[in-house]
Amino acid sequence: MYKETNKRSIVKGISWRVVATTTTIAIVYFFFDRLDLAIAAGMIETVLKIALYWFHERVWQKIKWGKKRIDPFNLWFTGLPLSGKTTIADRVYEELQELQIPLERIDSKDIRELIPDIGYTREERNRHMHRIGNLIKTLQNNSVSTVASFVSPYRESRKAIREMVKNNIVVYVKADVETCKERDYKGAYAKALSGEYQNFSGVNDVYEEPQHAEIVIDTDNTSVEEAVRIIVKYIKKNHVK
Ligand SMILES: Nc1ncnc2c1ncn2[C@@H]1O[C@H](COP(=O)(O)OS(=O)(=O)O)[C@@H](OP(=O)(O)O)[C@H]1O
Ligand SMILES: Nc1ncnc2c1ncn2[C@@H]1O[C@H](COP(=O)(O)OP(=O)(O)O)[C@@H](O)[C@H]1O
Repeated sequence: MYKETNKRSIVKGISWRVVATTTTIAIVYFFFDRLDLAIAAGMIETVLKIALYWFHERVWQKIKWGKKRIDPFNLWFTGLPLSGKTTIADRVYEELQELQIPLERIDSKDIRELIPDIGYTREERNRHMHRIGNLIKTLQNNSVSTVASFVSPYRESRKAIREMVKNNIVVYVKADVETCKERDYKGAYAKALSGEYQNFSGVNDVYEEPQHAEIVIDTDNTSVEEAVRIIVKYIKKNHVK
């Protein structure tokens, strides 16, 4: 979100005054053909209108009518490891930044670096999700929307997130497990298949497919660009009108 700095406001104020006062002087000169009168009118206008403008702004500050509050939302990307969550969520985040709404990006890798001692058992993942839910809730209390991406393989933890946060939009990033194995640039599937990783969703642990996702992206048949377009369109239609 961009904030207008004082310097910018002052420069804008001066440039507008030059345009407005020159216009007044030109109009008076055109009708009365007297330069002294035109300059006097310009000077009076400058002083008077600065004061009136300040007063007018203060009055409008107090009027709530016509101001629209944007309720924070949480875009929740779930899917198998390597399904494409991070790739799509990063791009969606970039696009949504253009809307100039308060927005935060939360990805599993950053959070797991922040809270390193959390494992991958069902109990640990559920506890982890509960923490993330609380984090999103705190951000939402400050009007910040979120773009979150986690494997979040269990229905119960996704349900917990939905109950904790406002305007939860589940994006199921779907990909066949064989496709994910082919995309394994992290070497994670190789480690899971060799037994180095336990409880790895899609290999030696379940991934419970979402049944009520607001958006489903089948990445076997949908490009990253198309996925981003679908998701951003959904947000613009339903949350940032
Ligand atoms: N058992 C096990 N051991 C080691 N590493 C594992 C394991 N399971 C998952 N992973 C890797 O961690 C990523 C998933 O983390 P998440 O925080 O998204 O999982 S969860 O939402 O808490 O279920 C996930 O990465 P991405 O989904 O690619 O980000 C996996 O590569
Ligand atoms: N249609 C697609 N949507 C998303 N990612 C795709 C797609 N096709 C290929 N990929 C690739 O798959 C990989 C997915 O990795 P990543 O986004 O890190 O997945 P995740 O966050 O789910 O683990 C990336 O290398 C990405 O370029």
